[in-house]
Amino acid sequence: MNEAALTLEGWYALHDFRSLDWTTWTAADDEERAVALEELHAFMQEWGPVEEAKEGSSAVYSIVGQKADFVMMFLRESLEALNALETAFNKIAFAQYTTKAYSYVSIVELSNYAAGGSAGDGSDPMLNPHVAARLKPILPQAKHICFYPMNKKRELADNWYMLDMDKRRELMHSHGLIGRGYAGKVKQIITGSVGFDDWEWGVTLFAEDALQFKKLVYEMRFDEVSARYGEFGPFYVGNLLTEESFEELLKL
Ligand code: VOV
Repeated sequence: MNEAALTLEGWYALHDFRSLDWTTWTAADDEERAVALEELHAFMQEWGPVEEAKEGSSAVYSIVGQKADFVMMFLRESLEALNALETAFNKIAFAQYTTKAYSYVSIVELSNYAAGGSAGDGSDPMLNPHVAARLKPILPQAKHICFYPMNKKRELADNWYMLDMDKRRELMHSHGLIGRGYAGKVKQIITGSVGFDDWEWGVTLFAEDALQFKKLVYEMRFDEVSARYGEFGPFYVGNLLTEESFEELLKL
């Protein structure tokens, strides 16, 4: 049997995409809208203490284009915690003015391709602060987000899962070099979703300059891992929402 890469997992992730139902929102009266906004405010106010307790991180972005109107990205310690969050959102009055657009369930993942293939020295990797910070990342609240799911191909001629470990490590090394060229411009969070959702990974990118998403993703298309083995789902791109800018967006 071919050798699987060893993976380390951190926080569970939910990307919860919603659309606004402008018909019901505009038809509601001022009082109903005020209640909805108040409950949205209370819902979002709970995110800060969770982050301070290092039990997760949250962010909300508007989505440009018609695939969705906004995404709430949640990182939490368990699937139960994510489930509780989506249910809590569904119960607030504001949710009645939204529809579900898309969602993605995954878990923050690091593989050992970059670690020279060693399984480590037996010590708890979470004791390494660099590893811990990558597995339990605080979402950077950058101006822009880009999310898409992806697979590695399993076709007869091009099957990622049939490549031996050395070849995969070599290819991932090249991938990492391109990525490193974007240090300080794009932050990536790779989440694994085999067994959780319809694709194998979720790719979440954050940047102050949205153009850097295009530059990075385009450059990677020429790299063998992406050119030969990458298969990509729908792309979602958007802009950071704060509580204030979210209210502004909803103002009539
Ligand atoms: C922003 C830059 C950036 C950087 C620095 C970077 C580096 C690295 C390293 C060093 C490693 C391996 C170790 C680990 O950390 O797991 C990875 C891993 C991974 N990547 Fe990556 N990646 C980036 C960015 C980046 C992008 C933009 C994409 C999407 C690809 C594209 O064509 O659209 C991607 C995908 C992945 C995936 C799916 C994995 C897991 C593959 C697996 O088989 O396990 N990634 N990635």
